[in-house]
Amino acid sequence: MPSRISDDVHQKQLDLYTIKELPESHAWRSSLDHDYQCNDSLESIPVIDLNDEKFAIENIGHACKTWGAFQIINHNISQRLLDNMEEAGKRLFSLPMQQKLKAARSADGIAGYGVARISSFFSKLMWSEGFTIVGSPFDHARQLWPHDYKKFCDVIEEYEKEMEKLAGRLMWLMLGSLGISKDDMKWACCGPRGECSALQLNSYPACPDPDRAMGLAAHTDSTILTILHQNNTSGLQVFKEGNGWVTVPPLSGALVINVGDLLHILSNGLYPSVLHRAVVNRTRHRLSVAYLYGPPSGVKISPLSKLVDQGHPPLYRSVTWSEYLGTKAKHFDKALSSFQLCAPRIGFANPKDRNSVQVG
Ligand SMILES: C=C1C[C@]23C[C@H]1CC[C@H]2[C@@]12CCC[C@@](C)(C(=O)O1)[C@H]2[C@@H]3C(=O)O
Ligand SMILES: O=C(O)CCC(=O)C(=O)O
Ligand SMILES: [Fe+2]
Repeated sequence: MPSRISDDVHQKQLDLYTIKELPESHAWRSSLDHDYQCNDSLESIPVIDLNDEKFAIENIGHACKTWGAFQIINHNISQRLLDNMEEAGKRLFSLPMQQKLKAARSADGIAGYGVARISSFFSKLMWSEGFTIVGSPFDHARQLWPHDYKKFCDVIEEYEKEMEKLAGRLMWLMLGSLGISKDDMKWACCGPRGECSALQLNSYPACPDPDRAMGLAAHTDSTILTILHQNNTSGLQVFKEGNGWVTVPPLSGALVINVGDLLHILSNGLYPSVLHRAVVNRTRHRLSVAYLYGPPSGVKISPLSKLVDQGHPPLYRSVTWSEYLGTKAKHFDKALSSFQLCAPRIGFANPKDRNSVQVG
């Protein structure tokens, strides 16, 4: 599947809030298309209470192997901060289009306002808009609110600080259940982290024809792990082998954790990165905030030596975070398999098949 499509339709951000009928440019399928259906009758991702650390370690390991995702409660991020973050997102996306475009992401840049970065791989446009922050939000915030940027910056900075702490804690819990300790991964506990994570704000306006539209197309995150906060409107779905697409119901105050491609590599395929997407809604506006957690940029990521032996050869060659992001931007769903060393053993899903995405 997707090869990069480079025409300027992707640079054009329509004002989705005012459109009364789904334009052809945003129609991903006919309403009879059954591939799109999701299977919610069965089960969804586990909900894990971080207050009970012993239980948490066991349950997290199981969730990472079977789902690649789970929700957490009692994570110590205050409801006040989650509410403030949601409010900041709403303030941003409700600005007039010409104002938002002042902070537009540049053609080769990462940070700023615009359509999803993966849009260039699809012939149809997604029913969403995004704003990506790497490090300080200051420059863009000043363009958006020349006289009143401080409020936005303060919330973002506090959110990034708290998320970094939580992401570090989660990484050790996830690796802890594979028997990995801080001694096995020294780069992760020492030294400055610098700009090795990003904050992605996603807005999905109410959509006149949600069954034919797509909020955010199926993808895996390039991260070690992602912490996602969704407002009280559902839309996130994860793909599970055997179950198909499963909705992740919004739980007030809970956060969703996704296994990303770099943890897939570190764990030598034991924790497969989760394929997920966002669908849209006829009446409600949906907002999500993803904290994308990566390693310090110069560190080489490869399967952890404790997880490799004669019977379990390393499945991936080493790669840095910035090299991986570059490969993802160029090759999208082929990125992970392009770092693969040998064919996985029977029983492993082939990442190439797992990540294939259908359009149209
Ligand atoms: C740190 C990251 C991770 C990025 C790129 C960069 C900033 C924006 C992130 C996302 C967020 C939305 C899905 C994704 C697939 C996208 O299009 O932009 C992500 C991508 C990745 O996981 O590769
Ligand atoms: O909006 C969502 O629930 C998903 C967002 C997402 O996958 C991302 O930002 O990477
Ligand atoms: Fe994602």
